[in-house]
Amino acid sequence: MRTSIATVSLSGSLTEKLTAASRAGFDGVEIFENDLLAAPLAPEEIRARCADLGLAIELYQPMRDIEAVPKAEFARNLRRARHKFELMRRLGADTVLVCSSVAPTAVDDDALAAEQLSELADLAQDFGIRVAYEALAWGRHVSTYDHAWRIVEAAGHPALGTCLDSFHILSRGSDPKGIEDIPGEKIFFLQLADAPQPAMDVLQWSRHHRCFPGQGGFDVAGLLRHVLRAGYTGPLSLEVFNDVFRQAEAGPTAIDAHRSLLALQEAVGVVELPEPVVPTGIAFTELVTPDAEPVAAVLAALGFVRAARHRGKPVDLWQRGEARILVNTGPAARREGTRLAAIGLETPDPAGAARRAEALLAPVLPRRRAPEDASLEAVAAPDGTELFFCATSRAGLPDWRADFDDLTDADPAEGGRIDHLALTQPWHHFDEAALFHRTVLGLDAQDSVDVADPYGLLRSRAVTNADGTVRIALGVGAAPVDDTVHAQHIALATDDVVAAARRFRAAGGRLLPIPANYYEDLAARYELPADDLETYRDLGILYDRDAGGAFCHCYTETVGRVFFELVQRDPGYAGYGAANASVRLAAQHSHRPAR
Ligand SMILES: O=C(O)c1ccc(O)c(O)c1
Ligand SMILES: [Mg+2]
Repeated sequence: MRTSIATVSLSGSLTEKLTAASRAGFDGVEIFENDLLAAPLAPEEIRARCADLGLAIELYQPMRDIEAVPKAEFARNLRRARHKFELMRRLGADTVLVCSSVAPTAVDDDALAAEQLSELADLAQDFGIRVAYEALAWGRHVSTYDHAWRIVEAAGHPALGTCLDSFHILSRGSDPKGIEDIPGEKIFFLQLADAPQPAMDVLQWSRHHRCFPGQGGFDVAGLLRHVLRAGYTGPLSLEVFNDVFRQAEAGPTAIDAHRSLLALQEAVGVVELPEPVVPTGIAFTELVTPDAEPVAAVLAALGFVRAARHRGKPVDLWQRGEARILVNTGPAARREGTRLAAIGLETPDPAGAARRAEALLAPVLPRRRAPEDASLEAVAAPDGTELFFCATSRAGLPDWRADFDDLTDADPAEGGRIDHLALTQPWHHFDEAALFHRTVLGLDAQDSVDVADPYGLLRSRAVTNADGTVRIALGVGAAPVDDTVHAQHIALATDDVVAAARRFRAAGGRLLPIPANYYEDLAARYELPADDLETYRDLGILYDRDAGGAFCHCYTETVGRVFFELVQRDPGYAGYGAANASVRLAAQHSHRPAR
């Protein structure tokens, strides 16, 4: 189907918005009046620009407070409308959106609304324009889609139809099934938006918190199925009012937006994409660092062995059992300090995974960085983390370790595994990141949780595969990122966190100290043996429990932007210790290394 996006959904000038929409592959746009008013381009120039960019102007909007008003006021409204229709003729736009009135002067009179909308449609028709009437969820007298449709039906005018907006329909809890009773040709336009489910005034909710389909809690796909069954053949147009997207760069937002429409169309079966290839494990994690020494010291204390070295680059492979960490001291490291730069995802069909990623607009990275490198499929995640689709010792697939020479014959210490990775997202890429990991990688997104940080709020949302062998916790701070605390971390699974923490400390590692108050609270909340509590306090081990079991974890000091967590997880425990996150964050704030 044709895809479209409202200019209100993207940041920047009108020109920037149009360019971003075109580059991301949209076929058309809704032009918002404010964007046009503020643009230095004449309507004819906007029309030409859109044509050059391959964008249809699918809709001009909004026209407000038109209908069900006293006679004199309606006459003024028609005069205003004539101006706008002349403008639309210059723009080459043939559909105008009229939102249901919020004016205090509007009266609760459907017959009058139908009569005046019909008069408006008469005028529009002279200009070759169609009027799409939309119920705003907070409309004064018309706030539901079925009510708007009854008025349109009563008017019975060929140039008057309805505009459906998933936000208004789903935020009111209306049953979208009734959409199937509207003749498809009378649905002049379809606007799609998702939204989280907060308890909030509906107008504020709509104006600030809409998001792209798949990023919120609405069943937008379910609604779309009803609209398609009604026979609608117009564009799928994203109309997303969102405070974050208004500030973020338009280019990436437009790609995020188009990805959401691709995934939505796949969900309702009108677009076929390459099948998801769900990763089955973490093959490796790559840290880049300008100085290998501090990272090596922590890894050694954690029981990792420097097992192999890359043939052509300053990259070491550290290994402990199934946990593999690459330490890269190449040129990239000198620019940005120590950080988690790449993840190798164990993938049953690397080429298939890359095909799906590309179809969903993930930036594809060069398959080889140097002529002597093994060829690996890789894409960039929204936060810039490089994701390699790779295989470790699997018949018929190239092994990513082929580039490495063994440094030791010894079996690299057994008993290690990654429990999860935690990646801090740039503040404006959080919803995009969850959608990306879900659609591109086929992971399941868990509910997001908020935890208090001494200087802000941290939101976290995990994406996982079905058996928990891939768990990535995506986090974001509400404020600009503090690199020291909002760092990335690698959580290592252990069967005995006390023993692991002791070994780490005995080997010279420094654990993050946790205040005694935390342990007094723990004693109050759970009946833990006094000895265990004392041991936990000594080592800085945190404790959590859910219906499925217990979770004990502790943290290492931070190196650059990276720290490690030791995790002992009962198999049934589903979380990541969110209950302890605010204590951990506060401890990291007070123990951060001097800069
Ligand atoms: O918030 C508004 O006013 C507004 C305007 C136009 C729309 O299409 C809409 O859904 C909301
Ligand atoms: Mg709308």
